[in-house]
Amino acid sequence: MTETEHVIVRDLRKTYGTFDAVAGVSFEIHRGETFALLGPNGAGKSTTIEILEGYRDRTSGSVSVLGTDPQTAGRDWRARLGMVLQSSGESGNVTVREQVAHFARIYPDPRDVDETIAAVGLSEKAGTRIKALSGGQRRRVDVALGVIGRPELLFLDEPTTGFDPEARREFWELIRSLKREGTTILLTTHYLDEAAQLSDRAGVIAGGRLIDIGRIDEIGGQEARTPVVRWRDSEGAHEERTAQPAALVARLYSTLGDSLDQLEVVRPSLEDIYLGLVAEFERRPAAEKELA
Ligand SMILES: Nc1ncnc2c1ncn2[C@@H]1O[C@H](COP(=O)(O)OP(=O)(O)OP(=O)(O)O)[C@@H](O)[C@H]1O
Repeated sequence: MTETEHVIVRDLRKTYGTFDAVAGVSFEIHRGETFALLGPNGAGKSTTIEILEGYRDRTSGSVSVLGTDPQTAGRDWRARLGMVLQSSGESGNVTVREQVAHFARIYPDPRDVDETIAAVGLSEKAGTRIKALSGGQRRRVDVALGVIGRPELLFLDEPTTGFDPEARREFWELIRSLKREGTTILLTTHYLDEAAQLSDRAGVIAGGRLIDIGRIDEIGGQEARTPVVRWRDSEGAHEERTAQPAALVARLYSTLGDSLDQLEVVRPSLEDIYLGLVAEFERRPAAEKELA
C-alpha cells in the first residue's frame, strides 16, 4: 500500500457518560516515522490507541489507519498491524517458542521465529513455559508477538515497562532496526528518554487534548529549550539561561580565568520540556483548557 499518511485522526472524541476521555484530538503519522504519544496517567493515550487499533469505538471524529476506518476494518487490515498492548497478561503453559510460532502462523509473511526470539533477548528462554518467566521477560514475549507478523504499522503501548536498563537498550536497537525496514511506529511511554531516543515526532496529550505536537527536537518551542549555564567562582554559585552558551563560557573564562569552577552547560531534556508543558496546561483555567 502506498498511503503517505499511515494514521489520520481528525477531531477524535471519546465520551464515557459526561466525561470526555478524548476531547477533540487531531494528528497524522507519516509512513515510516516513529511518533510518540506522551502524557500523564489518564490523559487519553490508551483510549486513542485502542480506537486506532479497532478495539474501541469512537464517539465522534474521523480516523483512518492504513487507509481504512478501524471501526469497519477486517482481518486483512489487522494482519498489517502489530500491537504491544499495555497489559496483554501473556501467561500460560506453552513455551516462548510455541507461542511465537503460533502467532507466526496467523500472518501471511512472518519473521523467522528464532530470530525474533533472539531479537527480544529470549533465546535462552525459548523452551521455557511463559508462566515461568519474570514480568520483564513476559513483556519481551509481548514485544516478540507484536513484531512477528512484520507489521507495516506497530503500536507500542508502554512497551518497556518492567524491563531492566540493559533490556531497554536492546529493545531500542530492535526498534531502530524495524525503523530501518520502514515500519511506522506509534509509541506511548512514560520514559521520556526512550521517546527522545526513538521518535521523529511527538504529541503531548493532557486532559484528553493535544497540547503540543512537533518534531522531537523542536517540541515545547525555542524558549523552553534554552540552555542553562552554571558555574561557581569566589562569590558563590551562579546560573544563567542563554541561547549562546559558548559565548557566555568564553566571556566567563576570559574574566574569571582559573577561578571559574564547576562549569556546566545543561540543555533541558525532553522530560524537562514535557513536564513544563503539562504543568502549564494544568495551571490554565478550565475554560481555557477546553480551547486547547
Ligand atoms: N471504560 C471506561 N469507562 C469510563 N472511563 C474510562 C474508561 N476507560 C478509560 N476511562 C477514563 O478515560 C481517561 C483516559 O484513560 P486512558 O487509559 O486513555 O489514559 P492513558 O493516557 O492511557 O493513561 P495511562 O498513562 O495511565 O495509561 C481516564 O480518566 C480513565 O479513567
